[in-house]
Amino acid sequence: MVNAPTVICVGMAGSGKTTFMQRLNSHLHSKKKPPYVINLDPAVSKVPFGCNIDIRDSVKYKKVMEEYNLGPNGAIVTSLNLFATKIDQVINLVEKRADNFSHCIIDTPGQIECFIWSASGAIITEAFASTFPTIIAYIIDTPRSSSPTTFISNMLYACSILYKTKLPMIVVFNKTDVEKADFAKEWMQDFEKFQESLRTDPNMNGEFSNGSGYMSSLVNSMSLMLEEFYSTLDVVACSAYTGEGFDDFLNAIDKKTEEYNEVYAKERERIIKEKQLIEKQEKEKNLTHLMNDLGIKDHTKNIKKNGDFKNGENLENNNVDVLSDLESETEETAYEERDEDEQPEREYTFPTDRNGEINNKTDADLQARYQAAFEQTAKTSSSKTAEDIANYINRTN
Ligand SMILES: Nc1nc2c(ncn2[C@@H]2O[C@H](COP(=O)(O)OP(=O)(O)OP(=O)(O)O)[C@@H](O)[C@H]2O)c(=O)[nH]1
Repeated sequence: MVNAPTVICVGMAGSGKTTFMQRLNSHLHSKKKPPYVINLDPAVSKVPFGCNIDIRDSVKYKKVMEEYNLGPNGAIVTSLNLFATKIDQVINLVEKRADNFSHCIIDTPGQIECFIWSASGAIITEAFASTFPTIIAYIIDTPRSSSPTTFISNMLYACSILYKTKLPMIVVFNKTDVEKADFAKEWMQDFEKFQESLRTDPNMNGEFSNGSGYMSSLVNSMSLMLEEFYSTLDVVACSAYTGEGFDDFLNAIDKKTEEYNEVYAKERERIIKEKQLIEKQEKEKNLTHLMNDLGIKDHTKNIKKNGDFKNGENLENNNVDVLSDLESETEETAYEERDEDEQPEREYTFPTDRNGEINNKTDADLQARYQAAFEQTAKTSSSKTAEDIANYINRTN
């Protein structure tokens, strides 16, 4: 594991990720700790900072749109997919340069879901997390989160990202030059204060104060659930415009890097080992099924060190389980024979309209009615064939 932390900046569109990256880059340069910079937004027209790796050099977003006939978001996901196929090379490149930088910082597409919820986003994040201590910086537009309902939605999104990535997270309240983030910090520390703000929130239309309404109870229970989540977070207030709060952000990175090495790395190792064990057990199970199908009871005895089978041993064993046996066993339990007596009585759509039914009693009447109708038709018909048919029927009767 390389020691330089990787910071992946994510956030809602317009939260200020790119501006934040730009400021972080220049802040680190001013501290003589130049970062390694990666841009993963294929759709951006201009990147206001120098990049070491830029997705736009490998994938042409407009061409992807044209060639695959995609809309803007589909093209972002496809560009990321194409980039993810080369992630090994990217990691090798970054790893080679690891002695020359203190931090690796990554900008992601504005459409957060294109990165966080896509397979390629997960692959890229995983690839970095298995090589570097990786931290998620979730950027929030502070002035736009000053309403309790918007704030809670933003927090819920951050929470889902934390559970999806299972990586340490720093919540960054950006744009503090416009509005201070004290209200948000207070809400995260004091549930009573948050409830108080909900009560007076004009967006709630007094719903909360009279204790009714679906929104108020939803927001209430969500905020209770999020209390646990807040305890795992580091919160930083900063302004990408003025540079305020960036030292705090670097301190938070140091803290989270330690946390990553102590807690997350071990947890990740445990998860990976568990996954490998499950895969191994699955393989073993499939192998046992295969052996059973081949008629080899104890395959472990028949596997040589190089993995081959001893010639035909156990193959004559008559008492063998085959897949078909297994299937018939499961079939027995899966299907229960239907008891005809238990069938519900057939119901008629129109129980009173039973005239169309034929029963023995009316058979003769019906036959007579058919005959009369046919004769009438045959007589009125001018066709010779119809008359012939009528004669034939009369003869046979
Ligand atoms: N006042 C103020 N405005 C900011 C700050 N950071 C970013 N902005 C503005 O917010 C807007 C969006 O900033 P971007 O950096 O493009 O945001 P982004 O999240 O990268 O946007 P997308 O990638 O398009 O989703 C721009 O108009 C920025 O000038 C800040 O700290 N203070």
